[in-house]
Amino acid sequence: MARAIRMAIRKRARPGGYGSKASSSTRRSPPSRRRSPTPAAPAVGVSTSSGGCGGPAAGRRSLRRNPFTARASRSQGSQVQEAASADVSVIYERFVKLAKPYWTKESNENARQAQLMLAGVFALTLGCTGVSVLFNFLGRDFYNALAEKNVDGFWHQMQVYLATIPCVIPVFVFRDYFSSKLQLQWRKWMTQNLTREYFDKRRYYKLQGERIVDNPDQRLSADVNAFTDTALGFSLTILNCVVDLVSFSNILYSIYPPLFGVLIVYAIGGTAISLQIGKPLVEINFKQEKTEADFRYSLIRIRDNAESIAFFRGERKEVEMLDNRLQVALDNALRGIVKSRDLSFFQSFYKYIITLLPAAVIAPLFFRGEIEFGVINQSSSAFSHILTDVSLVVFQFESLAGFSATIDRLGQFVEALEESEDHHHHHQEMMMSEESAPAGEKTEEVLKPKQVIQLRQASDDKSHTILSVEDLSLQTPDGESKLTEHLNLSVQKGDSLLVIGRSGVGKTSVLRAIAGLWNVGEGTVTNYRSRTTPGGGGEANRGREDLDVFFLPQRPYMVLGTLRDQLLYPFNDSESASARHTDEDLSKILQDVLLGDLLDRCELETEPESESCGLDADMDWSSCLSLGEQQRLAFARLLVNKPNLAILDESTSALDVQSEEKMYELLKRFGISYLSVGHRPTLLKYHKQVLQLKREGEEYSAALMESSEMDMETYLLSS
Ligand SMILES: Nc1ncnc2c1ncn2[C@@H]1O[C@H](COP(=O)(O)OP(=O)(O)OP(=O)(O)O)[C@@H](O)[C@H]1O
Repeated sequence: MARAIRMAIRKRARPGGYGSKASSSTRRSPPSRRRSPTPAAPAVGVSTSSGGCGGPAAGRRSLRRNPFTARASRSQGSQVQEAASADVSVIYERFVKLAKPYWTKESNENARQAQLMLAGVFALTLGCTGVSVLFNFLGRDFYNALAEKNVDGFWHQMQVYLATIPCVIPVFVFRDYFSSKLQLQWRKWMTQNLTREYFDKRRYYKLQGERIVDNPDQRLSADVNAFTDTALGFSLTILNCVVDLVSFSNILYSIYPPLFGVLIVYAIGGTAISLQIGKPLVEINFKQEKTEADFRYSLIRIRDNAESIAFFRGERKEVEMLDNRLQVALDNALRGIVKSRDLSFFQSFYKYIITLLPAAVIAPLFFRGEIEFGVINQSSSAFSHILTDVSLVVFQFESLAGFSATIDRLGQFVEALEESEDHHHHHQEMMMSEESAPAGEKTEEVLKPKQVIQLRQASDDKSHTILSVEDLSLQTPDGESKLTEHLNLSVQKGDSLLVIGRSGVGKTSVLRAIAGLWNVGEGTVTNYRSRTTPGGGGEANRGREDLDVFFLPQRPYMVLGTLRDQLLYPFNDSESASARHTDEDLSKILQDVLLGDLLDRCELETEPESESCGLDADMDWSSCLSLGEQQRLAFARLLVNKPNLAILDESTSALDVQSEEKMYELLKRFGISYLSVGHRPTLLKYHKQVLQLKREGEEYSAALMESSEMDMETYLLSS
């Protein structure tokens, strides 16, 4: 064999690693956007019932709500810093960055429609304020008639009031209906866009590996939902506040100007004090999110590892660990409740202490006969509206603190995606596109060629090479450890290469570098694309380019879905995939991998009562198949995809010797070249060549030999 696999041994200084960023986590309380659709009833004297934007009623809701019990976050929590960013300019920048794309045509083709809907919601919000003003005047006339003992006037006002209600209710209801609908559309758009970004260029793997942000799943689900809901809610609240303020300031100012001035000074002072008292809530919200995430994640891990825990009889330890995590979450929640209590004290004093002021100031004017009785109620109501408008921060402090944390979390996520894009320029992005590059081998410069492994794709060369690895010096992603030095290898059509070496020597890591998952180091990996795409050609094969090489990882991955989905993955959603593979083909492959009996399995569906069987059976395959069966199913998937080269990472470790032999026979029958990683001596006979990776201290080496020359016994004893 002329193909040489060489590995020079050379010592190198350890390079600096990529720093990993920790991020913050939080939870928020939604704003009190939705107000009661019922117009405020006329109230005597010191009424506080008709709040402005959010209203004292909304303030009450904020006070009542316990932000520390409502939402737990899904998935792993971990790299979470203990404090939130409270820098207003950073929060504002992040807010604009997150909110703007949906409303601009450049990024959203339906932006016009969204803008129109928003305009409609704004108009309805203005309508709601109009209704409040109308009821303010109705209330005045009603009480005037009552005070004057004007029976006819009283009944007339009653009729007007009753007649008005059905006319105004639709305004409130449709405002809420359309704003909810708009929020849903915004959420859908934003989630889908972020999800695509997240999956694009394998960013999900990078973010997970480098732990740049915690809980991306939670950010994509709960945080986007909270962001769109709160952003829309607050913008309506602010609009409402401004209009409300203008309308009611006029009323109050015309009745008694000094009262208006006192109110403004009072609100400014109140805002400053509540900021001071409530400030720690921002950080507590962050921490709460993380601790809830940790607790929830431990529960998910127990579900995923139920069998192992049961075998270990690890229940006590698990309960203890859950108790600990719960305790951390509850301790923090308690801190939040204490802070909320302090804030509530202040908010309540703030709200109630001033409610008597308009009556106290206006009543003497009434006693002197300068104003009518109804004006007392009118001024109290106007006063209450304005108080709520100018006290937005006081009454909504908890919501605002939560919202700023949401903005931080999503902003960090988007920034992490962008950062991952930059890293990507150092590797995968630098893979050249076959369309744009000249014929034959194509390449592209990387930004820092000395630190990054180049991935290239090239057209099939005459020597039928499928994969070549040149001068590969690989490091772990953190740059802390070296794994290979100047490794060279190539795989050609019909080859079968077994990579062996002690546990932890870096076998799987070499496969990661070949797949482009790890790119820290030097060297070049070239994948030679065959001219005839495997499994047929034409439109149906678009998007299959990457599958010239197919990886079977150490742990089989069972997707959620039917048996057919397992086999067609990763093209299970594509119609063309189903068109290429008939049910007969798939059943035949299942029988080949000794899984024909799976076709007899049925899943009982409760609604409607029916059964789905065979390829349509939808089960939790990872828990209802043995590990060996899952490995065979992974082989079936490989045969369905029929790549040029299969890279198998201990993919038969759970199989009996006969089944293992059958799997390798099938690879040969399907004409698939393969590179395996494994420890089992039985693997030797299925491979023509063996590559042994070694590390002794800082010395790295690799030895290539024909499998017939390999002394497995000596190897096993030495390792
Ligand atoms: N994400 C990571 N970051 C840093 N180091 C890692 C990471 N993943 C693995 N390593 C380290 O890289 C080294 C090589 O790991 P690798 O999985 O390639 O070993 P292996 O030879 O395949 O081992 P085994 O035969 O036990 O599967 C190990 O020392 C491991 O601890």
